[in-house]
Amino acid sequence: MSKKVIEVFNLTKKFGNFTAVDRISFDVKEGEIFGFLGANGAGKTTAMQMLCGISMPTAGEGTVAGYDIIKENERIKRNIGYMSQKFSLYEDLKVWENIRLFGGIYGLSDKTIAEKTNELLKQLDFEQERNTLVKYLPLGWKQKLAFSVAIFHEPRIVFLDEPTGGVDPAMRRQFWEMIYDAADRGITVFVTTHYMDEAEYCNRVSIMVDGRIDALDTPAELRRRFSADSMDEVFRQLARKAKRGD
Ligand SMILES: Nc1ncnc2c1ncn2[C@@H]1O[C@H](COP(=O)(O)OP(=O)(O)OP(=O)(O)O)[C@@H](O)[C@H]1O
Repeated sequence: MSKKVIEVFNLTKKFGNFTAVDRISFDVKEGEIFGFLGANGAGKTTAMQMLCGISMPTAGEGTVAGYDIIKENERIKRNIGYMSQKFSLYEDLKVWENIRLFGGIYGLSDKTIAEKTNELLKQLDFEQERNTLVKYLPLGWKQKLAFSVAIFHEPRIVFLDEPTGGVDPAMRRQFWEMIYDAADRGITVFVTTHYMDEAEYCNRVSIMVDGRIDALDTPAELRRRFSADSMDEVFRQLARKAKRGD
């Protein structure tokens, strides 16, 4: 049985009187692709930021990559990769400069960065874009680059917050091939998405409604339990109960 790389118990985040994340408990196993779904405002980003050590929980406990969420959040940050909705790329830097910057932040040597940059640009078929400013890249290419940069230091876990928003299905499929490659190398993938076809690609999926996890299982088991033909239908059945969101 694989090791657990994320384990949380009753994790909670309040903003004043408002409970954005309400006592969520779950675990994620090493190498797993774990889908984290929920309607707008369900609390996914807030939960993910607590797991990444960026935001302190109000209550609850847990470990990520073996480190305590509350006491060792700085260590967590060094052992994970994070791709936010707005990504962390610098638009006014060239492709290679972005890669060098993130390699440096994660403490890789100049030599390693140079070697890995060449490898990466080749893999992505990006060699001719080495000197292009990121702002001139199409969205789908930026997403691939942002993902590659997030896993450049081979973290144990990568957190992806709606990584494929706004691109066409063919581009999303290419992105998911990169996710599978990372998982094959043992990187655990924790991903939020609004696309239900992508939920089907995950090993397990959790669905948040109004700050709580309402369902968590494999896509096949969820479809069976909700007598649904697709994850889209499972999601709609649960999201219908939501009081938050638009
Ligand atoms: N800093 C904050 N202060 C007050 N309320 C907040 C703060 N951050 C988030 N919230 C509220 O917490 C709830 C959950 O927000 P969150 O961004 O985590 O949801 P989400 O599931 O990621 O939604 P989306 O899919 O729209 O990104 C929302 O109602 C949001 O308005």
